[in-house]
Amino acid sequence: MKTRNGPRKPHGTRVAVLGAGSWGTTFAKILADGGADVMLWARRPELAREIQEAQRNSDYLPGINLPRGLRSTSRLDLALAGAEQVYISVPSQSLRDNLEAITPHLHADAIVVSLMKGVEKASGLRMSQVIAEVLPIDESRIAVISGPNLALEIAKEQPTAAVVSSSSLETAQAVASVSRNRYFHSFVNTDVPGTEFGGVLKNLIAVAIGIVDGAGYGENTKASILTRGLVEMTDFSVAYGAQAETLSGLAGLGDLIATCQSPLSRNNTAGRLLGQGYHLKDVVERMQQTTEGLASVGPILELAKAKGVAMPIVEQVRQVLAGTLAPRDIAPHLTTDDEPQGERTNDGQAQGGSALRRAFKRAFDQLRYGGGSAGGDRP
Ligand SMILES: NC(=O)C1=CN([C@@H]2O[C@H](COP(=O)(O)OP(=O)(O)OC[C@H]3O[C@@H](n4cnc5c(N)ncnc54)[C@H](O)[C@@H]3O)[C@@H](O)[C@H]2O)C=CC1
Ligand SMILES: O=C(CO)COP(=O)(O)O
Repeated sequence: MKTRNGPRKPHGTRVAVLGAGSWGTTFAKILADGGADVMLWARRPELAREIQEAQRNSDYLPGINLPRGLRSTSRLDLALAGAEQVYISVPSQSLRDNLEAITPHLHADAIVVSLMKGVEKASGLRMSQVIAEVLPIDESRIAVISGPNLALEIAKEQPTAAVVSSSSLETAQAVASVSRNRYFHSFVNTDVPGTEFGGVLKNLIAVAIGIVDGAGYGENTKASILTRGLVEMTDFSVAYGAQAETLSGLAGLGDLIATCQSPLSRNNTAGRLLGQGYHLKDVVERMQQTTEGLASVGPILELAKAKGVAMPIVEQVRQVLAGTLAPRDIAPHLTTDDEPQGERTNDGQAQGGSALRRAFKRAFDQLRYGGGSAGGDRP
């Protein structure tokens, strides 16, 4: 297989990872363990030194030994020099500013990959859309990676899968071939909105699950929210051009399960604190790491309103965050008074519910009769 620059060479491919938090550092390890030549950019020089000299990132990945060959710098120009692929993992709200700093140093033919799971608060844009708006590169050279990817588990080399998505299958494959190793497998698809929205929306459902958990409700409530949450995720994403199958793949259902079940999830943890009665301000102070869901609620509800998509769970998360709904009052039968006329409360009969059912049927048929992996994710 070839890239636009000639034959692909995952081993030794020069890549830059920007952002040395828990996910950026873990992804740098994935890439280095897959044979790439990785330079990890950290904002703070002392962190770059710790990574490069001690092969540790003790703030974000305590107890993890990083690969010996992994280099790190706090200089963007050095990180980006000669980078054929650039992976970005900074908080979503800081992406635009970071892109402006990146632009002068970006290799003309580089592929740019978003590892982030948020939307820009001011514009409601997905991360790949912000990248396309700011960087002077063609959309076909932008990719996103999403999936059930709790950083610490992967840093411990527990077997995991993700999906690389790009409007160009060639780009997705070029990225997937580098983002693969003995413990991390990257599938590909070409549904960028579905893949990105899956990652954004599961955060909101994980906050809801945390809230009911913190409020003392049990497994039935959580399963109800998880299942109906997937319907909301699918309805919303399909309204914005996604394929329903993507939401039943790694970037949707897969990530939803991981995030809603794990105490490692920051969104889930933030929700649990809210459910226990902490105010949003105190929760934000206690969360030392990026909690994308808290910033995404507002823009996602705006976008949902624009397309007439009902999102009763996400709406109730907004109300709990605003302090206008007590966590115990969150209603897992999940309808709202302003639900559009004609939408019913029967499971699977709302507009997107049937889209979801069709997606499940297609996935089931694929599994039963062969011809591909469940969801739109391809090997
Ligand atoms: N941690 C995880 O398990 C996963 C996280 N993600 C996504 O990755 C993205 C980054 O999250 P994490 O690495 O987990 O967050 P984190 O909180 O662990 O690290 C964020 C990093 O960004 C740096 N940073 C903060 N403000 C910045 C700014 N203005 N400019 C540049 N750098 C800045 C911080 O110093 C830190 O190094 C998020 O969108 C998250 O949803 C995706 C998959 C898994
Ligand atoms: O995206 C993640 C797992 O796939 C990480 O979730 P949190 O941001 O909630 O920790």
